[in-house]
Amino acid sequence: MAHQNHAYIDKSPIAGNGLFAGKAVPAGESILSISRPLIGTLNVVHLPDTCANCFTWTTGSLIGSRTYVPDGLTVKKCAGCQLVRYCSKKCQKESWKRFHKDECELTRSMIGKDIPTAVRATMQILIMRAKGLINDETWSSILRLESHVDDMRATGGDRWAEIQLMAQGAWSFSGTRLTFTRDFATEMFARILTNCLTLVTPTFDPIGICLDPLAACANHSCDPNAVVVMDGPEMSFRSLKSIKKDEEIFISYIDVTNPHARRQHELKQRWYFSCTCSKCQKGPNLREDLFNFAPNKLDRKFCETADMVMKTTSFADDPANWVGAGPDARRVAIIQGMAFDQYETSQARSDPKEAIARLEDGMRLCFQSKLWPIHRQPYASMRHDLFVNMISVGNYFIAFAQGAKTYFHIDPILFPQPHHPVRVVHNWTLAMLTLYLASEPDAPGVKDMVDQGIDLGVIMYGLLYEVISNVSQSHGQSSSFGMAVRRKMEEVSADMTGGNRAALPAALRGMQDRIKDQWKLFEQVGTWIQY
Ligand SMILES: C[S@@+](CC[C@H](N)C(=O)[O-])C[C@H]1O[C@@H](n2cnc3c(N)ncnc32)[C@H](O)[C@@H]1O
Repeated sequence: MAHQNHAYIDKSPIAGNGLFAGKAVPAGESILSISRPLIGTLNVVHLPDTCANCFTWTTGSLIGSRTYVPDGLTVKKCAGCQLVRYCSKKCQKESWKRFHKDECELTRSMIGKDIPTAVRATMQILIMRAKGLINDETWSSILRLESHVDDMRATGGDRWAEIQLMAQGAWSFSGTRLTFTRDFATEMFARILTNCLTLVTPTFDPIGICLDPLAACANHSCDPNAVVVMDGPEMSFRSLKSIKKDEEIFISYIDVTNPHARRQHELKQRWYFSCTCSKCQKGPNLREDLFNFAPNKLDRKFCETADMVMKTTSFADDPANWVGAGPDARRVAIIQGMAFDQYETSQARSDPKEAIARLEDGMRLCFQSKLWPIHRQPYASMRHDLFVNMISVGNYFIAFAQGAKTYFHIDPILFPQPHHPVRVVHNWTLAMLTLYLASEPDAPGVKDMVDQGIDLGVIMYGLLYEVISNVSQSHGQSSSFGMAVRRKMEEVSADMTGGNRAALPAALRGMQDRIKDQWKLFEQVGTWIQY
């Protein structure tokens, strides 16, 4: 748990403890880097394809998420537990020494059981402490973290019953019944739920959860000044804006591009607080909330749909969908509920074709009701997920056209900083898709684009140039993602010059003007599709 640290913990004026900047940091720099969180637990679906030590995901899309993973890398099962896998002997040895020797046998009993990630993370922390692998100082810092166990108990109902059941499972499976009480294990499980961050790849694909006592002190804002970026096991807090010395560091726990009511609801449900950040103080009146017109202007056909759906769903009464009081606002809340429902259902589908069907239904609803500006959620997120799923099924032209819409009309609004890591990763995937299309003249749609004067090579170069200009701020110069971007740029440059470096200045002459001309055509591609 080595820390490269320009951050410290102190009492927060907002809530309990918080994380503060130990020095002034300009936008796009690392404030805190943790070489490995105390606990990192892979989701069950990622146990077969991700290294349990360095968290390298080996089966992501070749367009985008896997481009920084060494060619041909695979993971092999631990011969003992047959559950976790490693990408190398080195990773296996490191993991064994650090912790796996103490959990291997216990882990074996979990084969074939779909044990939730938070339960396995709780087991890990209980085993590590029981075996003396967490020292007293770190243990105290974990125990100081907010657990909200009393709030969870007070909520009662099925949710509390489920929490108790899961905690009981972690307690029993960890073999620590003689070391800790059942109540202690329940509180630890609650603490995991409250303090875990999502374990992600450098391209923000979620692969598990992690807990680190220092990182867990960061409070939330819907207008955060920092973002967590991961590079294998390394976790960095990077500034989105300039941060003054002793200013509190805020990250986002949720998707802050969502409307006000949905953000508040999610934070209340999972973290038991009402957000009072500068954005939330302005109420449901910001860009995230605004529809194209007032609820009383909703098209008659959609009023009828809403009235029908009202009979069988509780969308109108769900606080996350709240739009306003009165029958017109309730109808719009229902249409919004339907759109979020399609989006959430699509995310639960592992088959990309099924996900696409849901996303298209949801997007059609947003488009045909005319309520949604292009950047409003969940329309914007559905478009991005459609882009990703279209790549999965090999429908590259539709993905490219959707990517163009996101690039021009959505990301600059939702992620205003050009170095926002999510925006940089979106641009990278689009660049890699363009590179692929440029090499496939017979792929559907490519000939039409060429006929319209589109030069995919120039568009790809422009996108890659944008990524490389921002990657040291978004991910860090020496991150594996940053290095992959630079390697790709070198490959592309070598292709342009037949490997003759000296010819590069000539090859790039006039490139900026060509990019400028191509950008108009590129933007047009987004209009080739209906929604
Ligand atoms: C991951 S912890 C953050 C550290 C926490 N302040 C502590 O002292 O342990 C998450 C909890 O902090 C509190 N919290 C975080 N951000 C907050 C905010 N913007 N307003 C109010 N409470 C917040 C909530 O209780 C939330 O469940």
